[in-house]
Amino acid sequence: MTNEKEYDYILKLLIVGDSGVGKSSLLLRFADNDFRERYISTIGIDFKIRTMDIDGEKIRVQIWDTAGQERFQTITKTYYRGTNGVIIVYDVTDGDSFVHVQRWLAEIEQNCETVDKVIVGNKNDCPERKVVLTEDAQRFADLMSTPLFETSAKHNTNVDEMFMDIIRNALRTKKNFKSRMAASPKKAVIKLKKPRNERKLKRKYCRFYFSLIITNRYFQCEHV
Ligand SMILES: Nc1nc2c(ncn2[C@@H]2O[C@H](COP(=O)(O)OP(=O)(O)OP(=O)(O)O)[C@@H](O)[C@H]2O)c(=O)[nH]1
Repeated sequence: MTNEKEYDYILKLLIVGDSGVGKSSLLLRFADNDFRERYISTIGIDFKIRTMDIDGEKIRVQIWDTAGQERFQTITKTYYRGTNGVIIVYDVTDGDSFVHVQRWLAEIEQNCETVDKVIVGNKNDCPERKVVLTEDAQRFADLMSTPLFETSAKHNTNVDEMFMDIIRNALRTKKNFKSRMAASPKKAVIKLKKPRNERKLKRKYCRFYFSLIITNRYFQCEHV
């Protein structure tokens, strides 16, 4: 038995995105620094835990890897509860998976109140197959006020940077919430939710803008 505290904060992250975009591969790279060429589709949900030191504090991070396949959607939806951060992954070589980011964002909005997010364009290691342009993805991410990272789980590019960014942001949000709660519990609860109209308007505007850039480019390049 030890008196040493196991951790100062615990964070829960969720990885979502279409099937095959590389969610499990990103987690495997971050947690075990490994990569597998063979594709074994996730059944339901899987998770890994990493404990790390951030600015002298011990942070335990649970990272939940969801199955991208449609048939598991009802199960994976239940895992949004208590989530501090969501990683939304698309494949830069697959236009449809980028188009679907909008759908994942809507699902997050339906299931989470305050949550940090990051949009991730994975498989950024074969320029000749890349169809989702960085400029378009960046424009969309800016519009959604969400950071964007282009990664390669295969080549281990930007993977640690992406995970550390969402972990630091989620940690900051958790600490802010905790201190607001300590100062004024009622106020902190009220501040949780943005006014519905503002959320709706932003969503509407983003959908319109997104469909303009996407339908013009990605649906065409996917289906012509
Ligand atoms: N070139 C390349 N291939 C990758 C990369 N990441 C994953 N892959 C490959 O893409 C395939 C699917 O990867 P997974 O990590 O299983 O995808 P997933 O999103 O977890 O899939 P589901 O479990 O079905 O939701 C595998 O064959 C991987 O080897 C990457 O960064 N670059």
